[in-house]
Amino acid sequence: MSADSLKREAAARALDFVEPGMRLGLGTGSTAKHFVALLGERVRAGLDVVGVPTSEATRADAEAAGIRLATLDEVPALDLTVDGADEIAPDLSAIKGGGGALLREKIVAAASARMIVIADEAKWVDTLGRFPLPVEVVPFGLTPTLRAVEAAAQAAGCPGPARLRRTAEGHAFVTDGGHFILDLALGRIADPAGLADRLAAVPGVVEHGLFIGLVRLAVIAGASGVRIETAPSF
Ligand SMILES: O=C(CO)[C@H](O)[C@H](O)COP(=O)(O)O
Repeated sequence: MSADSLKREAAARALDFVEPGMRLGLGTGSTAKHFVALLGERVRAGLDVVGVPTSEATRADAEAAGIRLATLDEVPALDLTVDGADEIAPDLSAIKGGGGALLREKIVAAASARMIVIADEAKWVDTLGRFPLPVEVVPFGLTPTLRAVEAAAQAAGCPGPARLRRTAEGHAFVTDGGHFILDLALGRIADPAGLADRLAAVPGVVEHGLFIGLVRLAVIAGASGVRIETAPSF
């Protein structure tokens, strides 16, 4: 089965957690895109939910699917967010931001009572870090911020180079919030919480892609089927 089929299976299973009247955070990326499309089918069949998108791309998809949308200012507390991930570990800590939407994704997740991650089996890892960690930074002072981000990783025991994310045309990738992204190649993050604290303390860092203590349940689709991984208190 292709990775894309697995992503769709995970997205379909996550629909079981959606109830009428829910206020939903809608994630970003190819797996979340399947969820939005499948949710749209339910909405067109009569399901009443309201969604808060985590990116302009998801906003467009959700609008096209007929899902009623709101902003976090209109609906500040959400019941559930369903989103993809780049990596997820057994304690349900995760790396996100491969699609560049980590800032809005984290704000929406933090405003949600529960967050579900949907992913294909390849995203399930013993230890986070093989996927380069996205760090969203303001364009002003990029070079000292990049150096400080590398120093923070070194101090956290996982040194690695930070690279400015670029588009296929070679321009700096710009997020929906007008920021840049540094991708931090670490290999193995032994202490994600320690690294998160150090990155958050760097002036110029807007947000990082470590999601710690936010994910309550993961739907993982693999060749042998779909399984549910839970964190305590889901
Ligand atoms: O964090 C994200 C976007 O910022 C995505 O959820 C993550 O990159 C996974 O994407 P995909 O579902 O396409 O594999």
